[in-house]
Amino acid sequence: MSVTRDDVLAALKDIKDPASGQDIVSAGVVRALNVDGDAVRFVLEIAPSAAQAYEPVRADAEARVKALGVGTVSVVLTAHSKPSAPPDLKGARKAAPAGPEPVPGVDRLVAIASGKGGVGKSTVSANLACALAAEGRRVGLLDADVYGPSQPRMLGVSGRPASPDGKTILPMRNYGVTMMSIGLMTNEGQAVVWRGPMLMGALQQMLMQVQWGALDILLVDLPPGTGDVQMTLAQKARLDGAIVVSTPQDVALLDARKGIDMFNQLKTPIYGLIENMSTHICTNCGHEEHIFGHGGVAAEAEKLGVPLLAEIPLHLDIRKAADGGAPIVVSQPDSPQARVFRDLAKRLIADGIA
Ligand SMILES: Nc1ncnc2c1ncn2[C@@H]1O[C@H](COP(=O)(O)OP(=O)(O)OP(=O)(O)O)[C@@H](O)[C@H]1O
Repeated sequence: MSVTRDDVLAALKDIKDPASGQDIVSAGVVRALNVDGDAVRFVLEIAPSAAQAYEPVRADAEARVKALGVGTVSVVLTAHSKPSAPPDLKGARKAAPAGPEPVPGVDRLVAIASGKGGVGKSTVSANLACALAAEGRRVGLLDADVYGPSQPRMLGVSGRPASPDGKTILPMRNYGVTMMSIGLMTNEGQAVVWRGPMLMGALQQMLMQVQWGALDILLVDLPPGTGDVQMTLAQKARLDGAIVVSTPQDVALLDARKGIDMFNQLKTPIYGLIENMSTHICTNCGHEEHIFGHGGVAAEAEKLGVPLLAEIPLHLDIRKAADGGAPIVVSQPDSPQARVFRDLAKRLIADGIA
């Protein structure tokens, strides 16, 4: 069954906020609500010291939304002010600036977006970043997928980024890609409790307070959908354009269209679409089949008057490489699968996008 945003809010309104005595919706505790088909995600924004007290609230919220018949529910506790422990992500800048700002040192800021989850946006981002680096571009990758940051795993990066001055953060680096992920600021396998700025502020701070250095391009791997992170990115940072990843399935395309509409409203240029899982080539016999259909993204791109930038096959090696911490562009650079990403990188450079 499909649940609406209002259904979710109505269910959450029955839960009392321990701090204010109001319900958690009226008290402004429920933030970043994202209803994506059968999946519902939101955060509960609380005082940093109140994490334990709010765990029953979190569990109750999860249970109530689940009872609506939702497939997956993700509820994350976030803290809205800074702790005493480093890194101190606050303080380097005072009030939030009103309009979009350029990211210091970054020539081009490009979002990699998808309407629907699981279409391979992170896989595309990781491979594209590595392919651009292999072409000699100075490239950064910001993993802003707050609900499921996967770039540390895909790029084989672990550990906590250092903050020598307590104000700025030193990014990580692998395969020639400078990277930072919200996942590196949280403990793997633990419920995410933000011990720093609030979630949306975190995105702005990861853009502005990470020492990116001089970059030709910074790619931002966005969470799926059209939520607060996308809005924050477009409103706070000078975003040059967006690339939308979709599979050829109708349902993915429908969501991709919503994403495109959002970027149009935000006046962010769409550089083009990428069809992922476009065709499947059997690793045993070489037989080619179109598991999710084929050509849907090309038709959509034509309708929208934007280029189809790449058609990426569904291939076991792409998944294994991404899950193994060395994207296929790095681990098997001469394979036909890697070549698709390398051609994409060359095309973006030739078009002046990267
Ligand atoms: N072309 C491909 N061939 C084979 N496997 C792929 C391909 N693209 C993505 N995958 C696999 O599909 C899964 C989902 O991909 P990925 O995490 O990149 O998607 P996403 O859109 O970023 O998801 P999320 O919604 O979680 O952000 C991963 O296990 C990845 O390895």
